[in-house]
Amino acid sequence: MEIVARASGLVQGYGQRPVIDGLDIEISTGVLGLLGPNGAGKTTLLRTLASVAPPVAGRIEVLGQSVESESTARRVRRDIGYLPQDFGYYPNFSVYDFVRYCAWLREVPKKEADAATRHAVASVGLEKQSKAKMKSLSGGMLRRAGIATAIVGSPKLVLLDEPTVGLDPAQRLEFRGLIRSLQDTAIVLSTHLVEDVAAICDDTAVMSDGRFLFRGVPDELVALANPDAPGDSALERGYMTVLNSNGMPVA
Ligand SMILES: Nc1ncnc2c1ncn2[C@@H]1O[C@H](COP(=O)(O)OP(=O)(O)OP(=O)(O)O)[C@@H](O)[C@H]1O
Repeated sequence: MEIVARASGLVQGYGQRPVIDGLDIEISTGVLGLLGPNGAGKTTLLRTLASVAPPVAGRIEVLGQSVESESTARRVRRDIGYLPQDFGYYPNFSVYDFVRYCAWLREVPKKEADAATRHAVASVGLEKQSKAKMKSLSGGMLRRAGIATAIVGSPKLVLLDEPTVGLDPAQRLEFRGLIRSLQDTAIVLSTHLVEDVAAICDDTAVMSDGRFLFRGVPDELVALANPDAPGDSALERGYMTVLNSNGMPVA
């Protein structure tokens, strides 16, 4: 597994209040599931790694290049795909045009952009809707179009903020298949669904109050499960055990 991105001493916040205060993270190829309660700082971390918001302090590297400042971030932005939780779109754009536009924003080279767009649209199973207007899509299709914008041009780092929200069970299964098919990519996926982590993640981080309480493979989280902890599966009990660890990192 290749390390695609790393951050050290990361500080991020809004106004005077730090939300993340001195976080270290290494992200390798494979799928990292970022779990944590509301307000844990998952979105803040993903936005910062995506270079949407420069960190207050600390160092971020993607593919060995530092991305703290706007000028340096531009060099690697092509290699970062980001799907925000509530992504904005132009309602009158077709699916194809919207994904193509996102390829352009990420500076996918012009001669590759059409093929990359077709590939991304096909990967999320929206070929038939390629000419449909974004405003005509169902919630699940819209989310798939969003995922296409994050993977167009095959970025090495893909950051997905709650990508399975609004998907029905069949669409969630399709989504998992899609994620598994992305080879040689480092994917960070924030979710509230422990079953998503069980199904597709190679690595897990549990975040609370802007820091990691746990980082390891899902089986290690299972091994930590207190049998009396709430949860319908061993992984859920492991997650709840870690969350109830009084804020003390347990792994
Ligand atoms: N734009 C903002 N201005 C001020 N505070 C913010 C802003 N965005 C987030 N916060 C605060 O930062 C903290 C972390 O929020 P963040 O959205 O990163 O958490 P999260 O783990 O993604 O939560 P959720 O699971 O609800 O999406 C919260 O206390 C939140 O209220």
